[in-house]
Amino acid sequence: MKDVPILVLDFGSQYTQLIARKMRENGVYCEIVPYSEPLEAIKARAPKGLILSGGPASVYAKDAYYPDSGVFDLGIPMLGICYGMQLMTQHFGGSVVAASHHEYGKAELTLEGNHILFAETGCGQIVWMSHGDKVEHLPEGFEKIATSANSPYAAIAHEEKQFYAFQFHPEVYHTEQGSRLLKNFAKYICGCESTWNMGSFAKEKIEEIRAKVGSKKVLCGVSGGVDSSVVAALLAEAIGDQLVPVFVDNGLLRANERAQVEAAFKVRLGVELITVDASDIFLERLKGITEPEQKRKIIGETFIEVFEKEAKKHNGIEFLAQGTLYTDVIESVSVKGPSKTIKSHHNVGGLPEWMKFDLIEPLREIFKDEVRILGLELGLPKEMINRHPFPGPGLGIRIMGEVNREDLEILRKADVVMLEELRATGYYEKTWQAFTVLLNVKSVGVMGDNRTYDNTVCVRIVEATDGMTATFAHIPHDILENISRRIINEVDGINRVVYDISSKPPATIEWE
Ligand SMILES: Nc1ncnc2c1ncn2[C@@H]1O[C@H](COP(=O)(O)OP(=O)(O)OP(=O)(O)O)[C@@H](O)[C@H]1O
Ligand SMILES: O=c1[nH]c(=O)c2[nH+]cn([C@@H]3O[C@H](COP(=O)(O)O)[C@@H](O)[C@H]3O)c2[nH]1
Ligand SMILES: NC(=O)CC[C@H](N)C(=O)O
Ligand SMILES: [Mg+2]
Repeated sequence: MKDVPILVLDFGSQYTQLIARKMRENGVYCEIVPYSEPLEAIKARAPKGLILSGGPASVYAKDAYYPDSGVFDLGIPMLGICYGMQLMTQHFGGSVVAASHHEYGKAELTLEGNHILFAETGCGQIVWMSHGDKVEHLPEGFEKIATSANSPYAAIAHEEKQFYAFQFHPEVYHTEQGSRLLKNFAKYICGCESTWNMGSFAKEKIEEIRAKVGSKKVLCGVSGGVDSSVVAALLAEAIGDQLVPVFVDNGLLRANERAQVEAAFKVRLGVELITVDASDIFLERLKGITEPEQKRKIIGETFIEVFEKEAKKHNGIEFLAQGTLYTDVIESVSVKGPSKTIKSHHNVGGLPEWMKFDLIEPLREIFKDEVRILGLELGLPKEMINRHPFPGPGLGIRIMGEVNREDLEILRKADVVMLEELRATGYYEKTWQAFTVLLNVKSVGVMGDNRTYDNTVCVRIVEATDGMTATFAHIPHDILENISRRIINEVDGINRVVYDISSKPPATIEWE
């Protein structure tokens, strides 16, 4: 097993992966394992430091999650975050109780002394809290190294053991100096050097792919999107013509998408792309289906069926490669800890049990913006890298309720108009993702003195870095006005356009 300088034990926080990612940004390779990882497996990775993540449970409750207690005796530095801090406290005989005041959001730190963990940060820094429990009494040997108005133990330390803990979340964006705090732990406490980068990641992945695939072939699902293009580039580098790239027309694509993808792939990757037209099968199976999760499962399953059928036409295909990212995984299934299912991404939670392929998913641990850096590293063109994400289930999850050909056409036309306006005003590049949704909500309008009773299109444009969180984009009103006017004038069947002003959380980016 490969050595990993910093290992995170995941107790189910939605933010766990951000810890790993912030560490990687600091040049320290970091991986996540479930909280229940056997002690021997942890030792085998020879980590220089362990991080205990946050989590939804309470350490004193019946359903609390405990790691192998041997992790506290490994003799290596440890950093507990929120639940991780509470766990450490309880393990060493301190007490954790339900707090009378829950603390969600911003807090200001007051430092006690000059701890090396806070090197180059400073007093009064803003941190982000998210907890309902609190440390009431510190265990022996621990002392506080920072406080906040509501948390007398905002940060604690046991110098002899080199155990540290934060009640706040250094991994989230809103903790101003969070990245620096994690770096300080890795650098000053664990003695890690900042030598890792996306170039070394690409090399490792290429080696791993070669070792796994041997002389077999790999079918790679490509969509023209960023993630699968990067995976295809990694595979092309690793195994050359043992790569069989397959693009599926599932009938849920945007206007002209198929032609664009075919053209882009030929020119840029120089590999022969196989296109399978499976639109009839997908649309037939979606008839009468309105429940979002059911739609997603049907689409996921049909993708695999199409891939397996295609694989039979070639000799020696044993693997399916997909551009699965961490975002797809964390929302679909409980990955490595006890987190909740939000929606089944077609390429993860939507995979059928009967699937025979062995999966190759080199991007499974990383985020979209990291993938973009990797893509540039691999020499992919900027237009391919900066393309907005487009989900595999496509327009199927952007038509509320049943999907049919007529509505697909309406939505395609609205989408073209919206994208034209965004591109013309430079807002395509300035935003993270933009699309239209057909709401299937009818309302009354008046056009040319006549009454209309037609459908509604929702415009959704968001800002994000990795898609884990997002805010609606503040698009100038005159641009929204043009989009609205043009959609209503140019798309038959639409008499109303609305703009989605919700953020994620509590909403999600897609509507289904
Ligand atoms: N039409 C398609 N044909 C073949 N494979 C697909 C198709 N759509 C999606 N996939 C597979 O599912 C994976 C996940 O889709 P997803 O949309 O998240 O990634 P992407 O399309 O590669 O990138 P982007 O997020 O930029 O759209 C893809 O990486 C690809 O392997
Ligand atoms: O390939 C995909 N298959 C899916 O099933 C899927 N569901 C959502 N998405 C994309 O993921 C990002 C986060 O979306 P949500 O906030 O809606 O979960 C956004 O970029 C979404 O477009 C998907 N991509
Ligand atoms: N974010 C967390 O780790 C929360 C820990 C614990 N569930 C609490 O509410 O205090
Ligand atoms: Mg896509």
